Amino acid sequence: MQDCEMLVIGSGPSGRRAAVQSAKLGKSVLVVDRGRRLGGVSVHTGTIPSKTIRETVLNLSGFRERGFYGQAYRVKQEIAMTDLVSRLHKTLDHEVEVLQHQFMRNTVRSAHAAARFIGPDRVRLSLGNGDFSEVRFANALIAVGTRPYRPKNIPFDGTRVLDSDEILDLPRLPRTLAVIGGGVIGVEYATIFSALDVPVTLIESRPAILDFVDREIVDDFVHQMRDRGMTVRLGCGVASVETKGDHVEVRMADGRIVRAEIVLYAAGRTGNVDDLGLDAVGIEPDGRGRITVDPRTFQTSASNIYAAGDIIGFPSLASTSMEQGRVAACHAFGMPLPPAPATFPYGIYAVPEISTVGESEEEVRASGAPYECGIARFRETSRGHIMGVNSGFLKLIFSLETRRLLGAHIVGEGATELIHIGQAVINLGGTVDFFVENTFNYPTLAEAYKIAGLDAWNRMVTR
Ligand SMILES: Cc1cc2nc3c(=O)[nH]c(=O)nc-3n(C[C@H](O)[C@H](O)[C@H](O)COP(=O)(O)OP(=O)(O)OC[C@H]3O[C@@H](n4cnc5c(N)ncnc54)[C@H](O)[C@@H]3O)c2cc1C
Ligand SMILES: NC(=O)c1ccc[n+]([C@@H]2O[C@H](COP(=O)([O-])OP(=O)(O)OC[C@H]3O[C@@H](n4cnc5c(N)ncnc54)[C@H](O)[C@@H]3O)[C@@H](O)[C@H]2O)c1
Repeated sequence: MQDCEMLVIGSGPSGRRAAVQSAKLGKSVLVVDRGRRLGGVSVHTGTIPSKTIRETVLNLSGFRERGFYGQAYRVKQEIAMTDLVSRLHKTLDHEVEVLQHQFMRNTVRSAHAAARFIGPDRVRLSLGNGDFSEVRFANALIAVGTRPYRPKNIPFDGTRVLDSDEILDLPRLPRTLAVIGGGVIGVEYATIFSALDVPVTLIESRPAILDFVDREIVDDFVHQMRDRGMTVRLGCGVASVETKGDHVEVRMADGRIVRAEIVLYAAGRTGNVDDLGLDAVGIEPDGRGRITVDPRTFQTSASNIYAAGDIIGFPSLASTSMEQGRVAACHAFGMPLPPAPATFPYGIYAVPEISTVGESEEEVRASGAPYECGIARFRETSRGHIMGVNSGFLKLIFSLETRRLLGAHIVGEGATELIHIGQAVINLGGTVDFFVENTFNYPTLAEAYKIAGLDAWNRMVTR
């Protein structure tokens, strides 16, 4: 039997950060993961693969340059799935190597095994080679993540009807693609394939997509998708999905039919709790396999067992998962941290990117507090001209009472990087005056903050 002060189940972003943090505090750490390689969903099927494919698509298609050279412009004329996958494998190998090295130099032990609780301080490991062993732990972190939700009525077959794990194994680019689910995963893959000129239909049962994002941003995004030929079907659920010879037929609840060579079903995820033995430690997951924790400490109902990452539900991001793992480890070893800032950025790596931090205009309006907005369009910045960017904008929302920045929302090139300026100003309590008084590098897309700040300020001073 092995002993450890911190047992981490799952090597995704939350597990990895918790493991390294515990080791930095001088504790003995064991990470177990049942996956073939370390890294979790984030490295192998989620964040890194989708972002690598996106980057490759944008580079090889010349998509970013089409503003200058026209819609027919291509860097590589014939783009095949192998072009996307070869870069993907290199990136993943590098990610895994960096992670292994990080564990090695911090003396974090790892094991290829599936863990199952058998008591309040004990797990049973089913090792990759068919053997079993037991581990006694002082503290444990459940960082087991989620898998694609696969409802019974969808005929997943791994070739024509796929989930978001399987889409990475496509042997060739689809001739046509239907994506069911207008959440972040659906929107990212739909727009990535559309950037390759694959005809794409995006189907979302709710009347709008991405309902946590400022409406003005989403409206512009939907307009951009439709403008480049994507079909976006909102407000109608799927009645059935049926494979018919060389295509799949998606029958909508209103009787309309969408035909496509490949269907990607991306409508939610479910927690990996089935074989975890949670009953042995008195933890009860909800219907979607999520575990409830104390949001400050990440303790479950068993005080020495923590949970972090996607298994605890919203916001289910690699970025937030990492922080949760670190905070949990600090708490476990008596190093409590101040509460995390209320706002964190959300990056949606669609084509174009969306990123958002703080309150949306809808939220500010609902609060009843007076506010003013400032807008800057990227095509009105010199950097935008130079880059040939002809779409995208930044929207800032300020309180009229305190002048403070309440929200920053971006659709367009560089959104996921640019958002951090807004995040810093919001979390440091900055006001519109920061943007008005400070000089920004020129020409940059970041200059949009200056322009949007001035736009709001002009209206604020004349009130
Ligand atoms: C397609 C896609 C794109 C995404 N893009 C982004 C993005 O751009 N930015 C972002 O911030 N987030 C993104 N996410 C979300 C991000 O990937 C997750 O939030 C993150 O991976 C969650 O991390 P985690 O710590 O919960 O562990 P996960 O990454 O979910 O890993 C969990 C690990 O636990 C292991 N495990 C499960 N059960 C057991 C067991 N019983 N014993 C041992 N091991 C077990 C699994 O094998 C797995 O390796 C994306 C997700 C998807 C699916
Ligand atoms: N860039 C990022 O940060 C990023 C990228 C991808 C995924 N993620 C994370 O992964 C998680 C899961 O993403 P997701 O997109 O699978 O789930 P989701 O729950 O966010 O979205 C699923 C969408 O599918 C719709 N839907 C459900 N059933 C449907 C049906 N039968 N027909 C049509 N539409 C239907 C829902 O209304 C919803 O809009 C997210 O919570 C997100 O945090 C993050």
